[in-house]
Amino acid sequence: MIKEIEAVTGPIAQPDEKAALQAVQRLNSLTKPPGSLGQLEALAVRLAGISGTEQPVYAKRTVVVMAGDHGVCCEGVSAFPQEVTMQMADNFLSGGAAVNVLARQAGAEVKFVDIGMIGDIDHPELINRKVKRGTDNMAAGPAMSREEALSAVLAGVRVAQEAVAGGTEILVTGEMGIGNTTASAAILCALEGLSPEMAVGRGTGIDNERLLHKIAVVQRALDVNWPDPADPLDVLSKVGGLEIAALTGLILGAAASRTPVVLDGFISGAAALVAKAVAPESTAFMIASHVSGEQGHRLLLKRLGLEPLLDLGLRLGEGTGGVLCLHLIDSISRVMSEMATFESAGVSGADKL
Ligand SMILES: Cc1cc2ncn([C@H]3O[C@H](COP(=O)(O)O)[C@@H](O)[C@H]3O)c2cc1C
Ligand SMILES: O=C(O)c1cccnc1
Repeated sequence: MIKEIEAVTGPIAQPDEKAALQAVQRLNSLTKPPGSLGQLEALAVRLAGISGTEQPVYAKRTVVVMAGDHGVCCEGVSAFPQEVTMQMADNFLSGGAAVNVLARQAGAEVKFVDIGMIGDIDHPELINRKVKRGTDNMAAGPAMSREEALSAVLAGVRVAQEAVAGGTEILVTGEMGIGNTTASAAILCALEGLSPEMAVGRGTGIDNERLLHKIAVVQRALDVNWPDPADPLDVLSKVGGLEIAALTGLILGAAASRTPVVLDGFISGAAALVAKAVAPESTAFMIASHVSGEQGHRLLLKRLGLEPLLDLGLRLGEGTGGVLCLHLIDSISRVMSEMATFESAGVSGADKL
């Protein structure tokens, strides 16, 4: 493994079992039948283990939107033209994208990072970490070089470290990049040995004819590049994307600093799959916010070993599902700190048989 990545993954520790156990005990002491808050209880236990405290509260939350362009767009794999990535960048920076609205409601800050857009945007809040002006067409050759993929991963790690140093207590993954469901599907095929038919979905809403074409394009990308499933950086560079690589770094950086990282949809999931291939222990720090409407996402989450909290048929990306999930995290935090216990409320416990 590359030494710069090893330096990041080396410190990734196991969750704190003692804090997790304390959370279980607290949940069982609250005035409700044991386990009756379902997946929210499992969430509370996982968060306690990640943060190393029985009742973590996440005051400062940040959604990071990594933006990059995709050379494979020239194959006609999206319902929208490539220039939408740049146009949406303006929209994110002026607060008008869906994730801006949902983040305001959830009290989260949006950080927008140019990791690989074709053009340049001049805005004081844009974080410029451009590695390359869009990937090359993966159906004709590698999307980028190994060095570029590594640079994008390390840029993502740095964004996570800077956010944590700035007080962020929980991170949400977001992305913007027309064509990135194609790259994500190719990563899923390359790492998990799935057929493109199983991994490719409709992205922004392509019709049946274009879907068949997109499947063929992913197959061609795999045939042309032969990405090595045992080498995650090879997969990222040949059939990945700059924003996907940066999200892989963000996730690894979060795990290394014991910061929970809330995964959004299919593209974030592909980045997480690469993070898992690099450092399997990093999955302990990931929260799967939702299962998206994109074909292949449910399967992807199974491969990550994560249970999604929401199933709303979202298929937008940007970090929208991740930010929505912050409300659930707040809910279980309040349950942990505000609910009465059987003892404090004088409520009888379960009958002993
Ligand atoms: C206006 C608009 C806003 C978006 N926000 C996120 N995406 C989402 O759609 C893109 C992936 O779909 P595909 O692979 O089919 O291009 C990504 O940019 C993703 O973030 C958007 C797409 C559009 C058109
Ligand atoms: O699952 C997602 O995140 C997704 C699906 C379709 C388009 N953009 C994003």
